[in-house]
Amino acid sequence: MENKLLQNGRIIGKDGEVTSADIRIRDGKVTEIGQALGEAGEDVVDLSGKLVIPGLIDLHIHLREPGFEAKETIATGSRAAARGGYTAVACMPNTKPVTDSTEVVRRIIETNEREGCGVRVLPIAAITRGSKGGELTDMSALKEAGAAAVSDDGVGVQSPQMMKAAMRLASSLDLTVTAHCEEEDLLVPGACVHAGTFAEEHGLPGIPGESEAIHVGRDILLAEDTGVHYHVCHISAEASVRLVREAKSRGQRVTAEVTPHHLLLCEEDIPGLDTHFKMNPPLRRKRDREVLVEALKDGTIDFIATDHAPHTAEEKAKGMKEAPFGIVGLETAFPLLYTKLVETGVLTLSELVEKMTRIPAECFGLPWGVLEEGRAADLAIIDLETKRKVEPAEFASKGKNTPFAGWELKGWPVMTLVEGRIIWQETEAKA
Ligand SMILES: NC(=O)N[C@@H](CC(=O)O)C(=O)O
Ligand SMILES: [Zn+2]
Ligand SMILES: [Zn+2]
Repeated sequence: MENKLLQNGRIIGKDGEVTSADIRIRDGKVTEIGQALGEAGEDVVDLSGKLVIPGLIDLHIHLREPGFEAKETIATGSRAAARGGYTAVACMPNTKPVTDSTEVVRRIIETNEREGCGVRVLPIAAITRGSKGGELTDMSALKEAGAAAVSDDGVGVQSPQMMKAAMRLASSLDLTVTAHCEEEDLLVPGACVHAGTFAEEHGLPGIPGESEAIHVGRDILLAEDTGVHYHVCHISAEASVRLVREAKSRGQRVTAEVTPHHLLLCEEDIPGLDTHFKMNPPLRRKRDREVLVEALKDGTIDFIATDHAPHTAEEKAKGMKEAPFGIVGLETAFPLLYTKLVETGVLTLSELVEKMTRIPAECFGLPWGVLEEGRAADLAIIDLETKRKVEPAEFASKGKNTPFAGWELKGWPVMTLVEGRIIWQETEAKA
């Protein structure tokens, strides 16, 4: 097991102030945090003033394995996660086959143990068989095999009857239902962007905000007397936020996540017919974006998840209507949010870090996400000074599909540790 002494780091204190500190790691755990700690036979790592935070936690990503290895594999996706400062990720079940059996859950865990770079990978299992909405999965067996939650992400569960049954079952097993909210009856064929100004200008069929909000509202009602922990995936519409806020004010066990792209972009930012701006849910109105930022700040939206959704360049070249939905996110999330929300004074550094570490961990009952004595030494080391451009060609992910190429950002991760072991480290010479 790992023994290390991390020297000259900077940590965020309980009051949010950044102070210098050394961190001692014994047997993969943080055992001491303090000033000028003496070395006692450990490997000494000089952090030369870099920020040390708990490893980031992303509870909504797509690793594509099994079945879509041209888009991403557990090896490349976990490497992308480590490069982004993530130490734990939860992967959605829209693989081939769908993660609706214990075999696939086990296979993901075993593949990660064998081929992953050391990031913790938590499989999310399907709610319904094949995510087809017709028949519930064996959630009890799936949980036993290691599923961290259930979701039919990629599609919404269309039948309220099915969703209610899923919630009852998930509740009895203490499994979180993490829902892709989309009412298909409100969709038109070929809908590819928000039903708003961009769609109108370009004569494209649009996806209305209500197709999301109607599921959020429906599910909140359905969840009410089941006691289930109901979680809203990639929340994007003002009305959805309003519904979550109302449910929380009544004390219902509802949580929500938001992506970096929905916090930073809206339909007005789509430069033209560029499929790197096509994702589900779509970039919505400026007003929606502003509401999401506010709701994240005030806690209505609990945490940030990237919805990392890699696709091949060939698939993304098919044009707005035909190309698949989705953009990558793991390798840009922290620098994007640090530069655009913390440096601009919208969130404090401490708020941003909590919404990417402690809060997601607590929402899903995971033991990570806090830097304190006694916890696993899952850490991200961040350089808050160096400015660098987003270079998709340098991504560890197979997916280069980002709308943020060329953005000049600060807050880049330089080292990631899981249980005290360095699983990734920036090696390039610094400019
Ligand atoms: N978000 C996306 O645009 N795409 C996701 C599916 C999903 O998260 O619903 C994908 O699997 O590609
Ligand atoms: Zn989804
Ligand atoms: Zn997703």
